[in-house]
Amino acid sequence: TISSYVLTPIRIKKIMEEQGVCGPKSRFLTGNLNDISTFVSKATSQDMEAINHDIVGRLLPHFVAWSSQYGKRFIYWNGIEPRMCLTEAALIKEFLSKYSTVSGKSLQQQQGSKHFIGKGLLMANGEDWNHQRHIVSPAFMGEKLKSYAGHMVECTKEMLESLQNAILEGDKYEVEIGEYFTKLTADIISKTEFSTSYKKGKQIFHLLTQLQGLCAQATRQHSLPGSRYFPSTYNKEIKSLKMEVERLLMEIIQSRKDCVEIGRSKSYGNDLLGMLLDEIQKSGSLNLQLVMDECKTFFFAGHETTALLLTWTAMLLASNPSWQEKVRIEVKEIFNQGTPSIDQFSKLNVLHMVINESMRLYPPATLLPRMAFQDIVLGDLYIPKGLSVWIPVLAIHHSEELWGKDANEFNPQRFASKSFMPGRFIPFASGPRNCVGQSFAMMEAKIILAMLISKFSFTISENYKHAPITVLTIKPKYGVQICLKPLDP
Ligand code: HEM
Repeated sequence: TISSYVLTPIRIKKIMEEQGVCGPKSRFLTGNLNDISTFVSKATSQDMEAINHDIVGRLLPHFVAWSSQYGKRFIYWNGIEPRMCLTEAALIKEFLSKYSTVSGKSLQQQQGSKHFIGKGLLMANGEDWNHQRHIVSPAFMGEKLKSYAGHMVECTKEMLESLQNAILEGDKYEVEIGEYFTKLTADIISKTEFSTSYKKGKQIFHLLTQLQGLCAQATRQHSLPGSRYFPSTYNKEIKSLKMEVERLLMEIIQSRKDCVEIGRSKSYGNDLLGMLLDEIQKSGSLNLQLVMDECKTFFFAGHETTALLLTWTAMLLASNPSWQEKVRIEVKEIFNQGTPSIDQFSKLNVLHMVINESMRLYPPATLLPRMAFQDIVLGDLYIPKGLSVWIPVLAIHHSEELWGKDANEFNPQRFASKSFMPGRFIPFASGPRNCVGQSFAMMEAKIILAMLISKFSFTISENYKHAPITVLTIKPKYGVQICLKPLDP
């Protein structure tokens, strides 16, 4: 305890100060957490006056203040965890590509999420991560990836129908599109993971969302060492929800296992769960806790992120009619009125550029924290074991130095060129530990947006208030209200 709370922090601070990396004064145990929360609540206390993408000062005000005071590299304390801010694109690329096995998720990050995603891929480290990544990766590649497209199209059709009905039933054309996308991405991931048992899957994910909310509330209260072991109301509720989620998951898994064991079925199934069970079985004994943790991880990592990507893209297209029309023309040309095939979605270049620009301005994951598990030499920097490298994705994506004077403008054209400076566009992180579901998310976003745009035209409602906030991910505080107009079939 003395080592982690006192000696290691003092050692790390000294090593970094000797290299000229300083930062704000911190308090014992809480570090700079109170400063951050004061900065952020002040910056987000009011909505923005108009749709303006210059949001770094609003969402990362502490970054703006500290980087102007201490320079590009500075160190601050997330509770007892020291974090060094890194914004240099070349160093980010080197760090994420070369040191993925000797850096990873800190104990603090793992503790915060252990009840809802456990030891799944997102939170695993070292050899465990390597092993799990090998098991999981094949499920998101090639033909397997393409096999999920059917669910995506089917669920999107249902969403378009419910939008159509909402318009017919109401007397106006306004909808909060974020709600529809959240439900849609939850439906898609439930079908992809559990196909026939997807209704039970949805129930599990509903409980998991509640569990995640409770864990976030509990984390805010658990700044004192050991407090997570107290039998508080939060802890009791978390325990019982977690047990219920795992009971339901185990029911689905057990019935797949039984079918194989009694010979009723040759494989565990063609959905994500079936593939996971096959791969884990091939790699040795069937670790059921790991299967459950991966199922929860895919839902957590893939559902809200994709819904937010879609929501922000809809906001950008609704407020930039010329780009909306360009995408529509491209979709019409490529689909040519027929039923779209999965290969056609990959030809939607304009839509691809728009999605990239949306993720540049509003990256669903705003920060990437990675802890060094051994001493690392990165360019001219010596990073001691125990220091977390904190990559502020949002600030990098909005940097005028990296993107030019129009860094805060919506300009998808900048993505027409295929060559980028590595390390400056990292919505899915990069290197061996990048997002394993990246191609899944891009395929899903293209299918949904292409189908939406060929059915409706849309404008931003006068009721929309631009107020991005961050709660792990960047969210529109009041949702995104758009006015839909059905297009002629
Ligand atoms: C727009 C949508 C998405 C965005 C922006 C996104 C972003 C990211 C980022 C930034 C990471 C790295 C996190 C870190 O290491 O701290 C990550 C990891 C991960 N993502 Fe995604 N993600 C998206 C969709 C998905 C989907 C659809 C899935 C699965 C169905 C998924 C599954 C994962 C998993 C399992 C990891 C951990 C990978 C590893 O550590 O090896 N993500 N994602």
